[in-house]
Amino acid sequence: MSRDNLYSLPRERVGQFQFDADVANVFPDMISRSVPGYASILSVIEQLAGRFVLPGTNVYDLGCSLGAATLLIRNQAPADVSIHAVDNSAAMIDRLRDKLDADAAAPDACEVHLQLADICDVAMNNASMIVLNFTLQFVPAEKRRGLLQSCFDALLPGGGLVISEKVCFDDPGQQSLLTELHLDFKRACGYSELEIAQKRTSLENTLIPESIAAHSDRLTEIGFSVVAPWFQCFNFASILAVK
Ligand SMILES: Nc1ncnc2c1ncn2[C@@H]1O[C@H](C[S@+](CC[C@H]([NH3+])C(=O)[O-])CC(=O)[O-])[C@@H](O)[C@H]1O
Ligand SMILES: O=C(O)C(=O)Cc1ccccc1
Repeated sequence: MSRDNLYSLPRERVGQFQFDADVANVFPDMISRSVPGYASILSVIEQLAGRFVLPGTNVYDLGCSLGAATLLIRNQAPADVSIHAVDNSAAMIDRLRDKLDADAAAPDACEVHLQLADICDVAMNNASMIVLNFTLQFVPAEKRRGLLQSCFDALLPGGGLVISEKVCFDDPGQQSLLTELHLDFKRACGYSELEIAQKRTSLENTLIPESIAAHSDRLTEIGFSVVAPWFQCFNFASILAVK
């Protein structure tokens, strides 16, 4: 796996963060050294798939990147399920296609359909499970409710939506403490102060966090019958919403 050193040299100008070929190339290393709990969340997504994914239904992995969640869900899905893995980064979709081509999946593994598209434009239906694993945070704020409403409308009764996000806190003390603890995590994972600072600049108007309460309230307003935050490590959280 290639090591993420994309921000290790000083840049004259730090541009907006893009999911381009350079990022796709180092993505597994980047996300595991940047998001505390990423591996644990993925492992629980596989567990949830075992409970929620039903025969003859669709599963959507929205903002799939290199398909980490898709590949684990596939381990749990009946053969007649279709997993739709969607991302608007051509570099991510191309690498995921190569990965699936090279992968010797079980002979009865379900189909994975790759879609290079904006997740706000994807038509969804007959869904037993939808995953937004660290993706909603990149969707413009004004489009989030519409996207979540489409998820709700596409889900079957009892279907599950998993939303993992970087979150923020209304209380300034919590905000600064949990942000500092996240930075300590990145330092402990080997990122330098320069790498941390340059990446922070690149994410500034791109990754827009909301509070856990803002996420939960919106999901409840949309009509989910259960909204359960189930994971938090510092300023990263995951919520399970059931229709
Ligand atoms: N509007 C959009 N439409 C489609 N894709 C988008 C959009 N906005 C962002 N993306 C895509 O969402 C992904 C976010 S990464 C997800 C990790 C993965 N879920 C994982 O479980 O490993 C999380 C992170 O990097 O923090 C990238 O691949 C973007 O191209
Ligand atoms: O790196 C960070 O500080 C993050 O907030 C998480 C992240 C991880 C991977 C790509 C973009 C953001």
